[in-house]
Amino acid sequence: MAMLYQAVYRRASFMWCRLHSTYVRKMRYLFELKEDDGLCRQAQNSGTFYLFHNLFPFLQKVGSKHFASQISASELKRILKKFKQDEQKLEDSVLIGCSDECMAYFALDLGSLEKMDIESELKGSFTELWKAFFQLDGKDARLLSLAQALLRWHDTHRYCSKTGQPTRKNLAGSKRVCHTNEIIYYPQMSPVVITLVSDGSRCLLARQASFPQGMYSALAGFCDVGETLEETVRREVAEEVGLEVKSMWYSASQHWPFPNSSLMIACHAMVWPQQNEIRVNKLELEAATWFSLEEVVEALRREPRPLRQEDGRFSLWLPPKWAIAHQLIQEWVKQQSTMPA
Ligand SMILES: NC(=O)c1ccc[n+]([C@@H]2O[C@H](COP(=O)([O-])OP(=O)(O)OC[C@H]3O[C@@H](n4cnc5c(N)ncnc54)[C@H](O)[C@@H]3O)[C@@H](O)[C@H]2O)c1
Ligand SMILES: [Mg+2]
Repeated sequence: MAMLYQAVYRRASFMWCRLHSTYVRKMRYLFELKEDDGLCRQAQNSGTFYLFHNLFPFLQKVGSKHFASQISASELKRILKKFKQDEQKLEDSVLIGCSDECMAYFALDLGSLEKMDIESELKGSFTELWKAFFQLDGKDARLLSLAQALLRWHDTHRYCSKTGQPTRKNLAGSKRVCHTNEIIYYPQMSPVVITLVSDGSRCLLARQASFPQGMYSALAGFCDVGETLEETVRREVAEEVGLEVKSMWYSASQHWPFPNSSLMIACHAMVWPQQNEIRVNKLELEAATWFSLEEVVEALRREPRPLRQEDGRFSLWLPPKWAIAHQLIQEWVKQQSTMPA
């Protein structure tokens, strides 16, 4: 029966391949994997895995470049066997995407094994995501950020907050269920607005004390319960730098894994040029300053890392290319150069 089902499924998938765009086919396939544990189990046995150890992703290095390694299901089974683990451990993994050919990608945390044993077996290292983030390309960074967020959520939602009973994840990891009362829990992320404020000729960048030396970014803040995005933008700008927003518009969004899972919603905002005196909220920020177009253009040309000048101060540098703050800054630069003089 199972073989007949597989044959029918393969035939149906083949028809899908012929009839639909790659994107639609991938989204439909991922949807089915989330809904159907049997299908997801098959996908786990032929998919590839991104490994983690207590939420640190496994990376390999070629020259000075880091990349996220994909391990095949058969290689993973070999490793599990070598370290005396049950093959069933594959089912602890979470689905994080698929290739254009519908080969599923999973993430699995091997925190119960000895870290150094796996590192020497696979010739790489488990690295703190925050440190790895600046060295990875955009695609790897996106996948690892989603994977870490999902693994963290499962690790911290093992019990039902109403009954105290254990919850069980579906195979894909898109939800957990408390079987005592059938409450379903879905992975969560917090909405955050990130706003690049301009007074017409300059843009406002700020830094928290925890940022690396010299790095400035746009203003960011979590949405409060009950707020619209527009209200969060206005409140955060008022709270953090003491300015009143005149107008704002949405740009784009991005998933962000730090400190937990956030949906970064990026906006531009204008303040009145006559009322642009910054009053920094020192409980939130170390500094906030207006920067000219020239200063920002020069900083965009620099490598995203601390650079000490001769006078001992650090040069301005900006978040890396694939961070949404970088995109907002690039957009602002473009707007400035297309504005009438
Ligand atoms: N992707 C990017 O380009 C980029 C750039 C800058 C900041 N960020 C991210 O934006 C996020 C928010 O920025 P912020 O720290 O200035 O926010 P913030 O200004 O709202 O200040 C953080 C404080 O908000 C409170 N808070 C309210 N709801 C919270 C929640 N759901 N989770 C955690 N804290 C909550 C806490 O007291 C916390 O200390 C951070 O996670 C930061 O990493 C991303
Ligand atoms: Mg903030």
